[in-house]
Amino acid sequence: MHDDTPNARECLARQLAEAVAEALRHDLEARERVLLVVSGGSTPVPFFRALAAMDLPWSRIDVTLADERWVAESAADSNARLVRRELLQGKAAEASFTPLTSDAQTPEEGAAEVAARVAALPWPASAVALGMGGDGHTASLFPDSPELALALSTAEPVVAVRTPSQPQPRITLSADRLHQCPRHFLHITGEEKRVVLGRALAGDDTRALPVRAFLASPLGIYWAP
Ligand SMILES: O=C1O[C@H](COP(=O)(O)O)[C@@H](O)[C@H](O)[C@H]1O
Repeated sequence: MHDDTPNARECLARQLAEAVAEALRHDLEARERVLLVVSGGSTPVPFFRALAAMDLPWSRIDVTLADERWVAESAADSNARLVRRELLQGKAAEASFTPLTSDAQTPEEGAAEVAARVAALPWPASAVALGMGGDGHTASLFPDSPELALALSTAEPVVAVRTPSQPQPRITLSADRLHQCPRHFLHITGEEKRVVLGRALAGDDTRALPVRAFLASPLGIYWAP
């Protein structure tokens, strides 16, 4: 027999979608356009589906990414492709999406163009939905990245990142830009990430666990097994 009961991760995704929709609605009362920053990876898929179903004035909403691999949008691991496929569907297709890649060969070459595009968005963002990897990275702020110190300190909106642990070069919003939002949401699942987040909450070394850069912001932590 088919069981239609939503599992814990689906319930979590729905609760997060409701909280993010509430943040967007709140700011839409005062502003003509609002900005939502989302993350890639596998965790946000049910969140994107739940958010896409929300009754929102999508044509007044800008969406961009916290980070991206420097790959074509047709690549299987493109975060932009994920957002278009899972979030910008139905009425949510009326949102205006700003990707973080360009035609340049490398993120270093493309960074200035992407930075100008990002800076033109309606900041501050109404909501930033972050994920976290098992190594404590969030967005593309990786512990093993030579550009981590820059990404944590620069006032530039984006930073090109090359990380030994990752197969592709990447581009990430800087910590400064990600902080330009009154509400952050951290969406993680599974026991391994719960333990990593516990270490981040208990520790003091942001270089070792970059997610720490956001623990002092107003942060809603959304975790399910
Ligand atoms: O590389 C990335 O990983 C994190 C977490 O991804 P997940 O697959 O474990 O959910 C994500 O937040 C980030 O945006 C993405 O580029």
